[in-house]
Amino acid sequence: MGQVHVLDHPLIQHKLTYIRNKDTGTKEFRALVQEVSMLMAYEITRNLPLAETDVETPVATARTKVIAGKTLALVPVLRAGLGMLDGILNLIPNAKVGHVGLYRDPETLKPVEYYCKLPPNVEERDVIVVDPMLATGGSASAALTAVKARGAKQPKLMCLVAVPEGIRTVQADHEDVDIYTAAIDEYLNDHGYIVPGLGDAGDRLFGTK
Ligand SMILES: O=P(O)(O)OC[C@H]1O[C@H](OP(=O)(O)OP(=O)(O)O)[C@H](O)[C@@H]1O
Ligand SMILES: O=c1cc[nH]c(=O)[nH]1
Ligand SMILES: [Mg+2]
Repeated sequence: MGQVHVLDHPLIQHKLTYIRNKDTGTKEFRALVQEVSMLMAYEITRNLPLAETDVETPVATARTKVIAGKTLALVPVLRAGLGMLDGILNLIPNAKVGHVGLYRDPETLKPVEYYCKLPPNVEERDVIVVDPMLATGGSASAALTAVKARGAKQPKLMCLVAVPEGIRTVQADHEDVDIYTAAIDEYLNDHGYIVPGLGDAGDRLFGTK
């Protein structure tokens, strides 16, 4: 069974409070989501494997370390996952980026896939699927299925706010996947929105409501 990590760094929790606030406007919301995403990426990459290398300093040869293997792949789930991408890229600028396009049908709450494009050699990369909201879990589970179908091995899932129902769905469908979230909220309302949550992440990021 994959693990669930709640990233409780004080800066993440502080910024998430302002992200949740209904009076936070689009510009500030976007900036805060990026800042939190960068901080979360710092935590998620803590255990990346390292390889030894030599570097010539102005003084001598240093035996030192670099991240091993192929650069990792970030896979934001369109649209709202895009809001987290630049924050992570600030920290890992050479990451490859794939995209999975999904929207949640407002009636059935089931995900509808409309796009998928991943970097080459995805089977050799650490893959992080990125979506701020883990609600019913249908979208995250479908995104994980899509990246695995194209070769990704044991991808990670990064979100801002999850609910227990969504976590259960992902764990049932993908027992190898570790979930990283800044918060686990209470429940889903009748429209499938996370309570208390932060509202509609895509609409708040892109000003579409
Ligand atoms: O866990 P679920 O119940 O599947 O819900 C979560 C999904 O809902 C939101 O996307 P939405 O469908 O609103 O599309 P958007 O990102 O394009 O706004 C969110 O970004 C997730 O992808
Ligand atoms: O609370 C929710 C649930 C799904 N998608 C969102 O953007 N917000
Ligand atoms: Mg979505």
